Formats: sequence, C-alpha cells, structure tokens
Amino acid sequence: MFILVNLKTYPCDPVAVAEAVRDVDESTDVARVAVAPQATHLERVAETGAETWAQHVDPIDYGSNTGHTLAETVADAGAVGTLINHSERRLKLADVDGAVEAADRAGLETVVCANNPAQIGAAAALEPDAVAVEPPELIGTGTPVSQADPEIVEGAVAAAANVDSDVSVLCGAGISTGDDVVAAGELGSEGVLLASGVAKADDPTAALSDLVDPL
Ligand SMILES: O=C(CO)COP(=O)(O)O
Repeated sequence: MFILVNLKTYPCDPVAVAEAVRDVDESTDVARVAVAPQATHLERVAETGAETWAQHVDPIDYGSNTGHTLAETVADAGAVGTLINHSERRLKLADVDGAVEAADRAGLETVVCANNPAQIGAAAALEPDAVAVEPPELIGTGTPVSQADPEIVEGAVAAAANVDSDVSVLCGAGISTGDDVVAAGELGSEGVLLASGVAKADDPTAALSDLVDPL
C-alpha cells in the first residue's frame, strides 16, 4: 500500500514528520510511505531521505508566471511526485490536464484528486499515474471514508478501471488507523492519502507505525 502523508499547512515540524516517514518506510516491506510538505519545505524534507511529494504544481512552463509553482522547480527541490487538484486546491479540468502535463515534463509522479467516482473517471482520462477519491465532507473528521462511504471507494475503483486500467486508485479522508488502511485495500484501493492523523499526532512515528502494522 502507498501511504502519502499530506502536511497541508498544519503547524507541524515538517522535518520531524519526514524523519518519521523515512524511518517507518524503511521498517516495512509492505508499504511505501511518502510525505507532501508545503512547497517552501520541499528541500529540507527531501534532505531527510524521505520520499517527498509536492502538494500542487501549476499548469505552466518556464516564463512569466509570478507566484506560480513550476513543476521543474519542485523536482529540483527533491520532490518525486505531486498531488494535483486536491479538494483544498481545486483546478479547472483544463488546468488539471495542464498540471499533469507539466508534472510529466518534469518527471514527477502524479496523483489527481477528485470528490466522487464521476470525477475520478474524468481524472483517469487525463492519464495520471494515480487518482485519489476524497469526499470533502469527511476530510479532517477522523471518520474514515473506508467505513463511512465504502461505495464511493468501490465506485472510484470501477470508474478508473473503466477508463484506464493502468491508473491506480487511492482514497483518503478521515483515515488514521491501520484498520482504516486495511479496509481501504479491501475495497480495491492501492493506497491512502491522509493528513491530520499524522500531522496533528504528538508522536508521528507511533501514528505511522500504527498505520502500517496490520498490513
Ligand atoms: O485531505 C486529506 C489528505 O490529502 C485527508 O485529510 P485527513 O486525513 O485529515 O482527513
């Protein structure tokens, strides 16, 4: 299972969480664990040796784009992948397409987020490496999508497979325990996105160990 920890703009220590991510990733053969800090922390996080992802890239190339995030810069800072169209950083469909293209150009792995199976189908058609279904109403609640809305995960898996069977499906929202990760896997998800369960934990290593232990 792929476990991607999104730090959003939570007031945690990104380097401490990244060290926990690196240590837990190295301690297991059954999970791949990565962290997505804020753009300005990418370099410091990547220096820990943790697999580092961006939270967003813009659908742009080098040039006159003040205030935007260029995929190549994110890759230069040490990121190997990027989220696109997170529910807290929504893009127009054409811009999701452009951001996937920009990430591909920079050699970044891509996960395109979406709210529901219909959007997952549209996202899969843009040929990212993976799509992630995250019902916005469950984000940050501690109520796991795999329990509260298993149909949405199964629907997302079916919708992506219908469009492009090479696109993996992840799910997220409210996931904080190993049982939640196991349940996500049983619904056909190849990984999970999570944030508050680790970013707000007093002991991120313990929180991450709990996530991978039952796998
Ligand atoms: O938005 C999320 C991950 O990208 C999920 O957030 P929570 O894990 O806090 O529900």
